[in-house]
Amino acid sequence: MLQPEQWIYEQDRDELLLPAWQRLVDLMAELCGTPAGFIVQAGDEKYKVIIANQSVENPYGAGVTIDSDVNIFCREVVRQDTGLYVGNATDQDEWISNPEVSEDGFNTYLGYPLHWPDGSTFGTICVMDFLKTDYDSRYHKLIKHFRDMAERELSLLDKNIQLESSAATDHLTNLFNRKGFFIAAEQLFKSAKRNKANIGISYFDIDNLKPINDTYGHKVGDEVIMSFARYLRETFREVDIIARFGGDEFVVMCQGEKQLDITIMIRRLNELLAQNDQQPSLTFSYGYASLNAESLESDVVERLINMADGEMYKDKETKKNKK
Ligand SMILES: Nc1nc2c(ncn2[C@@H]2O[C@H](COP(=O)(O)OP(=O)(O)OP(=O)(O)O)[C@@H](O)[C@H]2O)c(=O)[nH]1
Repeated sequence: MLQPEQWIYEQDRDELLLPAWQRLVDLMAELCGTPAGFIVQAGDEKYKVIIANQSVENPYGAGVTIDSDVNIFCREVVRQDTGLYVGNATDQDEWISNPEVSEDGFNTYLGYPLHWPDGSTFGTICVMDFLKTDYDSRYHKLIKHFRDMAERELSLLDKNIQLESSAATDHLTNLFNRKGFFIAAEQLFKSAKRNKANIGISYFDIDNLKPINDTYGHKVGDEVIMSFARYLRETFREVDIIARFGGDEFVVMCQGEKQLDITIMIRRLNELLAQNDQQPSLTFSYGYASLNAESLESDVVERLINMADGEMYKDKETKKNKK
C-alpha cells in the first residue's frame, strides 16, 4: 500500500509513477503556454516539488521544499481542498506575503488538489506564469483533466503494489510466502554485504502436524500453524524476514553485527509456547546456519537455507531416536 505520510519517491516502485507524471506535467505546461508547471506534495511541515516541467524559465526544480507556514498558492488549494485561480496576484493584498509573487515575480496561478487513492490530500497539480492572465473555463477543464490522469496513475501504482504484496504473502499466516521471502531476502542480503554484517537463517518445522490434522481435523491444524507464525513474530525482530515456506515449514532470515545467538531465540520461542500451553501441544524442530556477508556470493541465501534445513532434519531425527 502507498503510505500517504511518506514522500512519494520514498515509496516502493515510485519509478513506475514519476516518469509518467513528468510527461504529464511537461505537456500540461506546454498546452497552457506557461513557463512553470508542477506536482507538489503537501507534507506536515513542508511542501515539496515532486515534478517540475523542464523549462529554463521555471525557478523551481524537483526536490525544492518550502515550509508549510509560508503563504504559497498550493497551501491555499490544500487548505480549501478546491481549485484556485489567481490571474493577477500583484494586485491582490492577500498574496503580498507570497514569495512566489514578491520574490519570483509570478502573477498567475491555476491549480487543483491532487488526492491519494484513499481520498486524502496528496498535494496539488498547477501551472504558474509571470504574466497576468484571464483564463477561461477551458484552462480549468484542462488542469482538472491532468489532475484526473495524475490520480489515475497514482491509483494504478497503489494497485500494483498491493498485487505484488498479495502474491508474496502467505494467506493463512500473513507472513511472506516463499516468493516474498526471496524478494525480501535479496534486499537484506545487499544491506548485510554493505554493512559487512552476518546473516543467519533458521529453519523451523512443526512436529507431528499430520497426526494433529488426523486427530483434531484440518481446521485445528491450521490454527496450530497460525499460532506458530504468531510466536515467531513475537520472538524475532520486525526487521527479520519471517516466511512460511510451505506446509508446516518456516524460515527466518536475520542480519546483525554479531553472530545471532540462536539459542536465546529458541529459548524465547519455547517460553512463549509454554506460557500459552496450547492444546494440542505444539513442538517444533529447527536448524540454524550463518555466515559473514562480506565474503558471500549471491547464492548464499539458498546455501544457508539448505544448511539450516539439514540441521533441522538432524534435530528431528535426534528427537525421534530418543522416543
Ligand atoms: N492443517 C493444515 N495442515 C497442513 C497444511 N499444509 C500442510 N499440512 C499438513 O502438514 C503435514 C506436514 O507433513 P510432515 O512435516 O511430513 O509431517 P509431520 O506430521 O509434521 O511430521 P514431522 O515433521 O516428522 O514431525 C502434512 O500432513 C500436511 O498435509 C495447512 O495449511 N494446514
